[in-house]
Amino acid sequence: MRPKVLIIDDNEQSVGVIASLIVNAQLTPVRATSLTAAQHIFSRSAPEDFLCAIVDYRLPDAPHGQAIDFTLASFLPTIVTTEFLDSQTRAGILDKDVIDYILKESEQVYEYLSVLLSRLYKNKHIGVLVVDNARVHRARSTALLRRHNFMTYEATTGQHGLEVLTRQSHIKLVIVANDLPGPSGIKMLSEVRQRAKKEDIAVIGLSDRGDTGLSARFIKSGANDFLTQPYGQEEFLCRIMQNIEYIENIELIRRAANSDFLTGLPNRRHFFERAAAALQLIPVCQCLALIDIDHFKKINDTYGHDCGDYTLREIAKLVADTFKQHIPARFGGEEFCVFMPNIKLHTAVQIFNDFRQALTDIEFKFEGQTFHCSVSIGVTAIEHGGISGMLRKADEYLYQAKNNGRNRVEHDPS
Ligand SMILES: Nc1nc2c(ncn2[C@@H]2O[C@H](COP(=O)(O)OP(=O)(O)OP(=O)(O)O)[C@@H](O)[C@H]2O)c(=O)[nH]1
Repeated sequence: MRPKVLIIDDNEQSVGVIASLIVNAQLTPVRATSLTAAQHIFSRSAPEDFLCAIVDYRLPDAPHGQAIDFTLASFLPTIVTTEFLDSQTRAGILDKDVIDYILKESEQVYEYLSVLLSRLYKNKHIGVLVVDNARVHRARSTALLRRHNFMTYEATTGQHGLEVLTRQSHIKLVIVANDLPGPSGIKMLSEVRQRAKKEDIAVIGLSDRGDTGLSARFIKSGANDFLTQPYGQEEFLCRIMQNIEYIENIELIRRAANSDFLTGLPNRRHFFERAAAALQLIPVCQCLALIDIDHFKKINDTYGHDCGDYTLREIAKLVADTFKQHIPARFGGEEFCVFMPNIKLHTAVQIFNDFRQALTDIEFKFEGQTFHCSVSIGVTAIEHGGISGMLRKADEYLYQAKNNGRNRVEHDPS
C-alpha cells in the first residue's frame, strides 16, 4: 500500500497543487480542511499509514499553528506551509521540531516540497552514523535526522563507530567529531576511507568555531564536508541532504554506466571488470558461457522490432533470475554471457541445459501474437588466456551449437 500524506489546509488552490505533487511522488494524499477534520480522519487511521503531514500554519479553527502541535503529538513528521513568515513565526515554527517550513510564495517552493517528500520516502532506507562523545550533541543530531526519517546509529568512539559501520551496510553517511576518547575523529575517518570511497560513504567532520584549521584537516583527510558547531538546524539538514544526494547521484551514474539500457543486465564493460576480478580471486574451476538467441532476426522481421525488444527483455529476466548467483551480462545484440566462479564443468553444463529447456517451454506473448524461442550455448572451463581466451573458446562452441542444429549446448570435452 502506498504511504499516505495528510494535508491540513483550507485553501482549495494550494491543496490541489500539493495533492498532485503527492500523487506524482507515488504517495496518497488525504485531505482535511480544518484541525477538527484532521483529528477525525486521524482517529480512524493507523499512524504508521502516514509518511508525514503537510500543515498550513493558519487554519480557521487553529490560527496560531495549533494543528502543528496536533500532528507532532501524533508522531507525524510535519512540514509546515504558510502564506506569511515574520522572524517570530519562523522561530516559532522551527522550535516545534518540524521537518521544514514552506513559504507559499512561488512555484519553485512547491518543487522544493516535492523534493522533500521523495527524500522523506527514500530516507527510510538510509542509515546515518553519528560519532560523538558528547551525549547532548549526539542526541540533537540524531533527533534532527530521525525527524527526516533516517535510520540513525550512535557511537562514542572511533572504534565503536567502525564496528557499527561493519555491521550496518546501509549506512551512507557518517557525522564525526574529532575529539573522541582514544583515536581522534580524523583517525577514524582515515580508517573509513580505507574501506569506502567518498562516493560510497560520505563523511561530515564536526569542527569547532574557534578551530579554523580542523575543517581543512577533515577535508584533506577524506571528509566530504564539515560542519562548524554550534550549527543551525536548517544548515545541518541542507548539508545532510546535499551529501546524501551526492552519493545517490554517483550511484545512479554508476548503474547507468554499468548496465545495458534495454534489459538492465550488466553490460559488456562491467562484465569484464567483474569476471576478471573473480578469475583473479579463484583462478581454477571457472566456467564461461555465451548464449545466443536462435533466428532472432526472424522475430524482428515477423513481429516487428518492438517485439524483438520485448523478447530480449524477457530472456534477460530469465538470464538474471537463473544466474543471479553468477555474473550474467548482455553482450550486445541477441547475445548474453555468463561467468560462473567456482563450479565444475559438468554442473555448469547441466545448469545451461536446464536453462535452454526452460526457455523453449516459454510461450512468449506480444500484442496478440504468441511464439516460442530457443537459444544455442557454448560453455568452456579452459581458463587459458584469461577472460578473453575463455570468450574465444566459448564462441567456438557456440558456433558448433549453431552448426549442429541450434537449441543445444556445446562445451569442452568432459
Ligand atoms: N529488436 C532488436 N533487435 C536487435 C537488437 N540488437 C540486435 N538486433 C537484431 O538481432 C538480429 C541478429 O541477427 P543475426 O545475427 O542474423 O542472427 P540470428 O537471426 O539470431 O541467427 P542465428 O544467430 O544464426 O541463429 C539482427 O537482425 C539485429 O538487427 C536489439 O537491441 N533489439
